[in-house]
Amino acid sequence: MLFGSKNNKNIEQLSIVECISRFFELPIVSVESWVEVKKGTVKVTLPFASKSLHEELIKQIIISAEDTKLDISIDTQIVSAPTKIAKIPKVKNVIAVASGKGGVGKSTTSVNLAYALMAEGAKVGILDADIYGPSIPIMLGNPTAKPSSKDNKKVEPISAHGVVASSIGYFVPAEDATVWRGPMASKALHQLINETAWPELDYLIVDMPPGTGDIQLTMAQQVPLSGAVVVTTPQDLALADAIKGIAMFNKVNIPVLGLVENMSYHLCSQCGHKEAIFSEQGGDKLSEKYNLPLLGKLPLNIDIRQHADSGKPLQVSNPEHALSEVYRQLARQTSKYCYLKSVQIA
Ligand SMILES: Nc1ncnc2c1ncn2[C@@H]1O[C@H](COP(=O)(O)OP(=O)(O)OP(=O)(O)O)[C@@H](O)[C@H]1O
Repeated sequence: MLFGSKNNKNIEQLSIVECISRFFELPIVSVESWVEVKKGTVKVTLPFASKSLHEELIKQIIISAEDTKLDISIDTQIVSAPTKIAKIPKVKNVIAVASGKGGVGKSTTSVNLAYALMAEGAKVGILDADIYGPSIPIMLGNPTAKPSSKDNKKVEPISAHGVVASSIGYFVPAEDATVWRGPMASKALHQLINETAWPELDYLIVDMPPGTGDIQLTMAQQVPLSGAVVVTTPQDLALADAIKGIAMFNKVNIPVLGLVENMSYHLCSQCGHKEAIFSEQGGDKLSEKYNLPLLGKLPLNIDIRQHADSGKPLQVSNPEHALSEVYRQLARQTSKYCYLKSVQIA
């Protein structure tokens, strides 16, 4: 393939842009600025996390450019989405993981999403905003960890398997926080956000308290959110609460990036029989009705529960597990829609 003339270069550039546009199912205009072609080298800078797809993307670019000698590099520069309130220093994006109803798997989704984003090349932290029922320390396997401070002003977040986290659970016994009234919970959240020495992060995943009442609304307004992911199970009761969750974020103008249907079905580990314990298609219907992407569907699976409860989430303990790939897909989708919302083309 010749790069001598301007025309050839343009044709080459166009075919690469078209290839990336097809690959990520995005319009050509949004992809153009990511590609730089120069004398046989192609530099692609992606604005969202998708590390596990880079190898395949390189293959596709070579095929579409019909040039096996191209020197292709793919880099990731996560874009920081605009927010209504002042950003947390060094933190590009804050994503809330919320649910209208308790017990649908919001915390499990939060931690696996965090590790899956890390596996896709992002720097990630977790903020446990579930002041009344913090479960993140248990899920990260460090419930007895005690935070320390280097400068006596800010507290260092706790590290666990490559992500950093902060939770009220590291500061006070769980039973103490459960009796706090709204203002106290708000103050605690304010301190967790602003008095933690967060390192450079692409994403801070916030495990929100379940529900859609005043407390949750205040909290949603307290955090500089780039977007929210709403977790639901497929049955009508949970869906009705998920709708309230969507309405809550709409009310405070925080973009809902999409939905996660958790416990979609149960796959029997003995006989492989698939059973829709919590009904079927609820997430799909909700996604269609509210024009929101269904970012991922996770089955009710014993490995997810055992690993979350034992402090080493599936994504960390067994990245080769088929469901770890489902979480990585969820992470790629979440990152992509966070970017799309930030440039207002979704
Ligand atoms: N897909 C799944 N398969 C199997 N077990 C799951 C799944 N998702 C969550 N669980 C289990 O369900 C229980 C509740 O999950 P989790 O704590 O994540 O829910 P939650 O919505 O955050 O709850 P809360 O409302 O108390 O904050 C946990 O024991 C967890 O391990």
